[in-house]
Amino acid sequence: MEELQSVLENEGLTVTFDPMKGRCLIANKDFSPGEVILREEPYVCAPKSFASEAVPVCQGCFKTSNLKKCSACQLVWYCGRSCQLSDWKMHRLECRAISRLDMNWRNVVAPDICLMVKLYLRRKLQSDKIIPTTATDNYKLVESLVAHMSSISEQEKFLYARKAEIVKLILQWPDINDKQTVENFSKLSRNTHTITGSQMEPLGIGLYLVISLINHSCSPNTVLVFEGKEAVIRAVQQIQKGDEVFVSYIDTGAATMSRQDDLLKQYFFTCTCSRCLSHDPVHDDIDGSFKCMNDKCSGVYESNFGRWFMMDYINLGDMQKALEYCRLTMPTYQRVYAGFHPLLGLRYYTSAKLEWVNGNKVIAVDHLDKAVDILKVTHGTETPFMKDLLGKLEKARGGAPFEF
Ligand SMILES: C[S@@+](CC[C@H](N)C(=O)[O-])C[C@H]1O[C@@H](n2cnc3c(N)ncnc32)[C@H](O)[C@@H]1O
Repeated sequence: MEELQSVLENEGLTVTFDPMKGRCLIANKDFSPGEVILREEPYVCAPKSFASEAVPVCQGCFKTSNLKKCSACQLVWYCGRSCQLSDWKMHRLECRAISRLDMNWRNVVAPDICLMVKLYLRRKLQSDKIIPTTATDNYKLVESLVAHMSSISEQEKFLYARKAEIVKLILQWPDINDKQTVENFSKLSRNTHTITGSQMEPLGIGLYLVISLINHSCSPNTVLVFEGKEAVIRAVQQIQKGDEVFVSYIDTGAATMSRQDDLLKQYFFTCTCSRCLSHDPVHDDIDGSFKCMNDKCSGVYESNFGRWFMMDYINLGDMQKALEYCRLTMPTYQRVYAGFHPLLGLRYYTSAKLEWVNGNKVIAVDHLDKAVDILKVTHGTETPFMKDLLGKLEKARGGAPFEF
């Protein structure tokens, strides 16, 4: 812990302890919106799913195009030799373990099981000194993660016990302690993050040992985005020296009761952030605010249950109808994702594209401008996605012909 403290202090951060929240990450200096607070590679990570219909992801860099399968296990993908080589020490063991499974079984290994297998493989590789350990990259930090064993239900323990059997079957290490694996599954559930692409599409899951120190707020002062599988925490509000660093574990657009419910069920705490305490009804309820404005209609414009009419119409190629739905949902996005929120920035970007293809060039440029203003803070300016976006804005402003 002392070693970790001294590494973090160099980054302008410190770890403290709060009786209610446990460990907390505190800023030791001021951070402005858009400034990177932390960058971290995962201790272990796994693509979203190995199922054959899932979009394949490079296990080295999380790219999704021009991939080739590992010819031995037929399950893991790489974009090229350099990613394959960088993952080789881990994949050599993983490949051998997975290849023992029948092909039908291999395709259904869930990401959290895959993560657990890798957790044990990495522990072994580090204890055998095949992979080096550092203050921020060692199994001792996994041991200190919260598991909430006394709070989880018998049903959840039973589920983890079944998963522990599968881990044992894959690794075939007789000395694996089932009780510890059950506890580790609970740790994964409280501490892993969904790895997303530049447009916030889920690509996989990862365990980030320093980022796991960050507590939750429904009105967070930072945002978590990913560059490949590297996690980046950026300030989205002015953070003063001494302030706690917060990130959101859940969709901040959800209603207070639904947010509190989700946090209690998965993370075992009642949130006391300013939004939860004020229970601000104006800010509340993304679902309710997507209801059709016609009192006699029970329809919604967009719902959390996969009915995104705007996306449906984009996929059907009906851009006029897609724009109609985009315009209907925009006020809700502006309200529930106010400030520097990636989802608002991305919605402005989609709106700009739809306005552009429908011939409304002035609104399109204005919305592209708004998208860039937000995404520059949440995503920085150096990723290929942001460079492309900035290039488009420059061309659109100059009236040059370009494709969205
Ligand atoms: C990812 S960990 C965060 C770091 C944690 N405090 C620790 O000591 O390792 C998530 C856990 O931290 C605690 N936590 C996070 N945010 C909190 C908050 N706003 N209020 C109370 N507890 C919180 C909960 O116990 C939660 O399950």
